[in-house]
Amino acid sequence: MNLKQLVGIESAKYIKDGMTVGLGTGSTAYFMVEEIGRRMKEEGLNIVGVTTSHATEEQARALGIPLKSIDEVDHVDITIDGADEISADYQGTKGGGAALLFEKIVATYSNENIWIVDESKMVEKLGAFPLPVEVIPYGSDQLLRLFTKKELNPKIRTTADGNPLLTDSKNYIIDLYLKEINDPKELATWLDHQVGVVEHGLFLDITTRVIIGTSESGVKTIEVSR
Ligand SMILES: O=C[C@H](O)[C@H](O)[C@H](O)COP(=O)(O)O
Repeated sequence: MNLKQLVGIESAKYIKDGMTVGLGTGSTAYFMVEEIGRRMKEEGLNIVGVTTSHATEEQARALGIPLKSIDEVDHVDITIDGADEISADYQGTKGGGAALLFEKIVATYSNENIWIVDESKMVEKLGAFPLPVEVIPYGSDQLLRLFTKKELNPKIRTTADGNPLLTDSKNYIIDLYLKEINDPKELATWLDHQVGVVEHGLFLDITTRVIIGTSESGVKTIEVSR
């Protein structure tokens, strides 16, 4: 079993009957969603899912997981999602798969946020992985210029045919190639205030539990007090 599968299956153990569960996006969250499907079928687990992307919605529907939109639920009991990087103080970056906007909305309304990663995602400081910023297409060249002026090394994310990639909300992604983020809170606040920025991939003070797959000792679970 690979490490992503290992943590995906482990994380599903926190899901109890009757819960509303935020279903993350990506190659790690994929295994958690599959495990929920298996538990529903084999153990009669009964939950409602709130998806964080069209891709996860498609997977969940195929497995027969009952779904509600984020606006139809009062709150989400637990959200399980992957991450691109997690720092030593358990701040994270997400959006490598361009799903950051819905992921952050669902995470915001969740009582618990579990992140599932293989050990390669654990870093001292954030920033080696490009930081995604979701922007509306109108005025996006101006934002690119602004980010360049601020020495944030921006690059618009494109598809294989060279066109800008469109998110589920039909926005663009600008990736910032920063190498190291010294003050994630300062950068997050600055990005939050730029016109045309819809959301960014800095997920700060959000996770409550991190489940790490390690090749040496299997699963390692860390409770994060907030
Ligand atoms: O936009 C994508 C999400 O934030 C993913 O959860 C993140 O990129 C991690 O994905 P993966 O588990 O495939 O590395």
